[in-house]
Amino acid sequence: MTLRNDIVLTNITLYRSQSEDAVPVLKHMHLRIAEGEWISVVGPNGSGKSSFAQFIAGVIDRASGEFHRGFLPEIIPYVMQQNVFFGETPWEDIVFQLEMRSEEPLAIPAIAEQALAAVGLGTLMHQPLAQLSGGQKQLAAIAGCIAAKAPLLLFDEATSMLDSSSRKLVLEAALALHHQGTSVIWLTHHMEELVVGGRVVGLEQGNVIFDGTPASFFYGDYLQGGGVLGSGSFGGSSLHDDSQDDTLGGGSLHDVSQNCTLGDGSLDGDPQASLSPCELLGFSPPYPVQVARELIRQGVPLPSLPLTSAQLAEAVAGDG
Ligand SMILES: Nc1ncnc2c1ncn2[C@@H]1O[C@H](COP(=O)(O)OP(=O)(O)OP(=O)(O)O)[C@@H](O)[C@H]1O
Repeated sequence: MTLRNDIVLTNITLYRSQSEDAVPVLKHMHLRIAEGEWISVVGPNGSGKSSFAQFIAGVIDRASGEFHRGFLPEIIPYVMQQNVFFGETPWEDIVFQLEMRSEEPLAIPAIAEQALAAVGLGTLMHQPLAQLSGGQKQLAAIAGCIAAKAPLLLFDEATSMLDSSSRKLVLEAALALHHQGTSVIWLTHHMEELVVGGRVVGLEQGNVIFDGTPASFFYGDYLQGGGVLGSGSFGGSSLHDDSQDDTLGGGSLHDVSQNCTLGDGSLDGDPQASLSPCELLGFSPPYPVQVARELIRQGVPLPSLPLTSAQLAEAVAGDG
């Protein structure tokens, strides 16, 4: 199905340099992003995650292929590891941004106040940014995104320099926006963050080598009970989800995790026999996934594929 409002990348090859022998940083990328999705983009260092985000944001555009902007706004709020602020305080920064966007002057104070309160910075809004923690600065940047009322937010390893409690705050603020309908593209190295959204896109050397659910990303061939993961090649072609569009060319493998049933004797229980897409990209699955896989390997039937410790506890208790 082709929806006009979707963002669609068709055969995008992207270069960061103009030189004739430049190597593309994205290669023949096919991707469709529907409004309201949360897409986690993962891959090793240098795989092209930031280049992808910067292409979507319009920061780099030396590309061949077709780019249908769909619901992309003109200015896309972009939260990075270290953000540039234009004000001395969170309040000043947001007010400045709103003024730059020609927001109605009388409406600005209320918009800024609401946005800062939404991320829990209500009491710190007039504190100098220089005195805020890394997590609080990220929250200030997210408040700017809220104030922008943009339909899409880009997070480029926004939590990578934060401790776990600050990471949680930032993730929760982004999730709250997502639950109100905002689309999110979330670039990360943290495997546990992938469970937040419904879709993971895996990049390796500029190629999309995985596009599917977190469960299929972490469990791979363990899903054989319900489907076909592992029946084709991993590198080079794209694993993609049936729920995607009809233009994702080249993919031969389908994400079938939704249909999976475990404990029916049809699983390949040897973890060495087949690495999951997560491991093939060089990452370790989150601990609850590792435990579940070990249980399966030991022949313990699980009614579902847990991604979090709470889900693992449910699965082990038999009600997952
Ligand atoms: N400003 C730049 N100029 C030229 N090449 C660049 C630039 N930034 C990145 N690259 C190259 O583009 C390729 C993709 O890099 P990119 O930063 O998009 O990957 P990444 O997956 O985000 O990496 P990381 O996880 O380390 O941030 C790499 O080969 C990198 O060397």
